[in-house]
Amino acid sequence: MEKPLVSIEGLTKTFPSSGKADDLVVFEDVNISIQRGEFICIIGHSGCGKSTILNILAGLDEASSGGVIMDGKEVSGPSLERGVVFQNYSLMPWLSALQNVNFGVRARWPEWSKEQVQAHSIKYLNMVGLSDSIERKPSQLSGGMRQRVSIARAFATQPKLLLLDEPFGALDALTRGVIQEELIKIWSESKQTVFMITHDVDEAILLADRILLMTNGPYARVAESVSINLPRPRSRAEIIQHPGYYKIRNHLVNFLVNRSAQLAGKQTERNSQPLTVDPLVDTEQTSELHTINEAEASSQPAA
Ligand SMILES: Nc1ncnc2c1ncn2[C@@H]1O[C@H](COP(=O)(O)OP(=O)(O)OP(=O)(O)O)[C@@H](O)[C@H]1O
Repeated sequence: MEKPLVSIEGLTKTFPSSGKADDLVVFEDVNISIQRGEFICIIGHSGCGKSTILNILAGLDEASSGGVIMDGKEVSGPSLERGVVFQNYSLMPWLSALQNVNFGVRARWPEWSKEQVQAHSIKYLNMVGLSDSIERKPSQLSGGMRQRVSIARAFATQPKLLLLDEPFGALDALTRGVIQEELIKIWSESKQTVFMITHDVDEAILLADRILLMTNGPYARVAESVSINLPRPRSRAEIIQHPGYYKIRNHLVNFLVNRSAQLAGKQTERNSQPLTVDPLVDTEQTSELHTINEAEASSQPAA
């Protein structure tokens, strides 16, 4: 297999307590490999540490132990090689949509002429359906449009790794659906590597090549890597007709409703990678994994 773009190795995060309580070990010994061009979603209950992992990947937070290697170099601070889109848009309010994207593009390619920067930014704003609104300031745009600008800006700067922290969390279901499909389009044209947090199982199945499932915190870990082998290009209307769709969905929901809590706080071997599961290929193998997980959950002492 090709060398991964990103290797997350033995990642552990502890927050010191403010009083007499024990320190908070949010997650422990998280190991993840991300291949170039992959679209990865990570799902887990609130508080298991998804945003903390994303912030460490972005270089905005530090691990307590373990680390992240990207393209052979340790991640040790923010860099233009990693772009981040947060839920709350993070646009500069005094700049137009186009100027916001230009800003990122100019920082990435300072040697480009004004015309080159502008043409590149417009191309990405067009991809997210904003060609008629490029001169508007964020206050003149809807929430969905603002998030489109953030996505256009992040993709336009072509970072090696794009980190999306629940980018659609604040949007209504209809807008969310439209932008998910725009995200698929922009991703399939750009072939970027994406690591995205979501709480929405259907969104993750629509977008991801693999979904990482986290157990509940504290002492959370990434227990499974679920392959989403549904044909691409995908659309929301067609994907639910696929005979495998509900197998995948049921597997994910079962994990979130039952096993994420059963497995919480259970130790595994050090440096172990998440179990690889393909709910479509071998249901016997998958149910065997469930049995192993359930046996693990009932037999091992809590950490
Ligand atoms: N700076 C901090 N100091 C102390 N505790 C923190 C800090 N940042 C996060 N935490 C705690 O770490 C845990 C994980 O937080 P994080 O935001 O990474 O979880 P999450 O899985 O992204 O949650 P959600 O899905 O609700 O966004 C939570 O219990 C949170 O309270």
